[in-house]
Amino acid sequence: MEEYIAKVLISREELAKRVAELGAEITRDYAGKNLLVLGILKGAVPFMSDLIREIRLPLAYDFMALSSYGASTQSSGVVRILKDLERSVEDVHILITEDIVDTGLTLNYLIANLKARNPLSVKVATLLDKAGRRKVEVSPDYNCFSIPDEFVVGYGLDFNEEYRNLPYIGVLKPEAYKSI
Ligand SMILES: O=P(O)(O)OC[C@H]1O[C@H](OP(=O)(O)OP(=O)(O)O)[C@H](O)[C@@H]1O
Ligand SMILES: Nc1nc2[nH]cnc2c(=O)[nH]1
Repeated sequence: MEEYIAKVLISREELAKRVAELGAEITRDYAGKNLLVLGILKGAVPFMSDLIREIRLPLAYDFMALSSYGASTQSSGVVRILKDLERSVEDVHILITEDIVDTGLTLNYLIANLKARNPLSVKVATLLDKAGRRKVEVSPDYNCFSIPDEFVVGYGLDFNEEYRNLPYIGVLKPEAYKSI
């Protein structure tokens, strides 16, 4: 797997340090609040799993799985819910966790969908932000790293479902794209 990594963009140590910082910030901001951390499958899993252990507060967590309606409709931002939350959210502050915000279309849809369920609040924590690629205006409340427009893998991010288990964020060699 690692033979196809051209360079490490964010090391394991940098990830751990930044996720711990973010956890401390969230701990301060949500003290005394009923917190639901929401993981968006599948990419957010490693980030969310590390982040919740840096949040020193009582919390619940749940997952949603989303899928865009395919390449042709992606730009419309229409998203299908493949797996929904287990319960109503009227009594909780929702913190969405994402691996990456790219065009912003997924989050734009998700935030509107969740707000319609009348939670106490909806905020977003992302591991990576590719702000240069936005198609809609959406900005995460918490961001670990802003990155340029480069395709990255690892720590939850995949290429063709592979590389999610790399402990760092890396950039693929061109050969990787030919290997499938
Ligand atoms: O800002 P956007 O352009 O909407 O892109 C961001 C979304 O795309 C990725 O999910 P993906 O559909 O690849 O699913 P995955 O998490 O299962 O890999 C990522 O996890 C975000 O949910
Ligand atoms: N794996 C992966 N998915 C993405 N979705 C949007 N940008 C990226 C990226 O750089 N890597």
